[in-house]
Amino acid sequence: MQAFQASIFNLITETSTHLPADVQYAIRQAKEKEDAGTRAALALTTISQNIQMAEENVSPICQDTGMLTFKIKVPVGVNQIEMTKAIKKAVVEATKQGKLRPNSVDSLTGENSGDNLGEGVPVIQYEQWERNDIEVRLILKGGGCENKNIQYSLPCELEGLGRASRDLDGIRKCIMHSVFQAQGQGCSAGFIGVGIGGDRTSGYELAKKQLFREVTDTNPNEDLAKLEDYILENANTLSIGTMGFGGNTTLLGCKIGSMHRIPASFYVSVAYNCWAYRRQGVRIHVESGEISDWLYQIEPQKEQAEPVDEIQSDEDKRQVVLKAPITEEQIRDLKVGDVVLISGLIHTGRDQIHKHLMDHDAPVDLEGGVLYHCGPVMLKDADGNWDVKAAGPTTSIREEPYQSDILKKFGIRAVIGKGGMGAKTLAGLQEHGAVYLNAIGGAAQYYADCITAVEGVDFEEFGVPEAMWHLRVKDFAAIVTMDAHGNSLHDDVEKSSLEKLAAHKEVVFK
Ligand SMILES: O=C(O)C[C@H](O)C(=O)O
Ligand code: SF4
Repeated sequence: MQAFQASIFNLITETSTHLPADVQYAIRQAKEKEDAGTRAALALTTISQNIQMAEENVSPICQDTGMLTFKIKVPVGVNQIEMTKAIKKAVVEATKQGKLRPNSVDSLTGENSGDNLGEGVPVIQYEQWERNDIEVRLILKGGGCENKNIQYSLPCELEGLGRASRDLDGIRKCIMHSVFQAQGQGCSAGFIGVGIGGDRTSGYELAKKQLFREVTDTNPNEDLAKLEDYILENANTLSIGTMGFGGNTTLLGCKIGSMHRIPASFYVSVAYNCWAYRRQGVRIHVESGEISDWLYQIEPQKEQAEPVDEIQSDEDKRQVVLKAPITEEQIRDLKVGDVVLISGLIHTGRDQIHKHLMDHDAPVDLEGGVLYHCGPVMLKDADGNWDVKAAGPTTSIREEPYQSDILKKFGIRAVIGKGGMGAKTLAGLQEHGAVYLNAIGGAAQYYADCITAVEGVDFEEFGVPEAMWHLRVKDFAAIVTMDAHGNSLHDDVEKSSLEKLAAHKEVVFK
């Protein structure tokens, strides 16, 4: 079992740090389709650079190493109890080595177990087969994209598309809508797995299972193959673009599976996966425990990504250097589209911190400060100092109920996150004089590289991702997507994409 455990450790490390060739290819193609100088091109360049950095550093592509789901096929007679024990040990080791973020949280107490183990996790599913080796597939699916999963119960009325009936065209409408409703919040451009039929549970299972297919494969069912092609082509007319910045690529892959249902139920379940589509698999010899094959092609990214700093966006026109603490005047001068380079001290804060700060004081002075929606991967080095292993933004919309109040209460001038925020925050930004800055979701190596020092941490008891880290940064690049004048790029993209969605109202599949 020692060798088997080492093989699983290698699988976890590879999955977290290296995107498979089919995924990288899809991202490269998307990059080629964007015009140089646009926000989408800038985002995709950062993403490509991040993929490369993760490979070189053997560190997580994205700081959210997600929910670990293992799908395993075993020959009859292999001891699954021992395998589970070895897998758990490998998970603990991968967490210790910073290949995984401690991501397992007790749902009742909020306590982070610190080692990625916990009630029901990691998810390990076994199936028997008649071969004499073991197959282990792993997917690391992050929370931001998981939150954009959606399940439709047909028939239904869909925003922009009207009635969706219990037929192939109704299914088409649901899938188109699923891409629209995700906007940029699941770190588009994304991949979707769709499950038609089943019940609520098995429908989602089927959807997630599709994410194990190769991006370039062809569905053996002719109708579904046609539907997959249709969705891929037409979802990209919505112009939501990478990170929801607008652009030519919104969806990178669509895989659809179907199963039987019961007469009263007709579900279409969609599993949305971000561009950081981390899945890998191995075949393992039963006797030796060694890996014999990798299931998804691994290919180092050959081309050198252009350095991001050299790109000037036509749409953006301006690049502004800001040093924290920031004044209200500096903030009021910014407008949607400006690229901002931040230096100085920034503070992380996500779900637990926002809730806490509503009725407590902050542990540090946040006046003129920058709040970063981020839950990093951190490791202590041999001298006991914290080292940042990965530190990209988290989805900001979760903080919508708190953000405006927190800004005003503590005098915060800039919030960095991804995916944008809602009307209450937009009004708060305008009233108080603050901006929302969109960083590139998933670019955890790229941003970790901008952090020059960890100056302290508060609320360590909330666990590594939820603690408040005080980070000194240099030239941390982000785009103003909500300014202090009531403008929101997110609102604009949502509105225009809804209009484009409505163009797909007419019946396509008869
Ligand atoms: O938890 C995180 O760090 C990010 C999360 O995956 C998200 O997309 O919001
Ligand atoms: S931050 Fe974005 S890239 Fe990372 S797991 Fe969340 S959705 Fe995926």
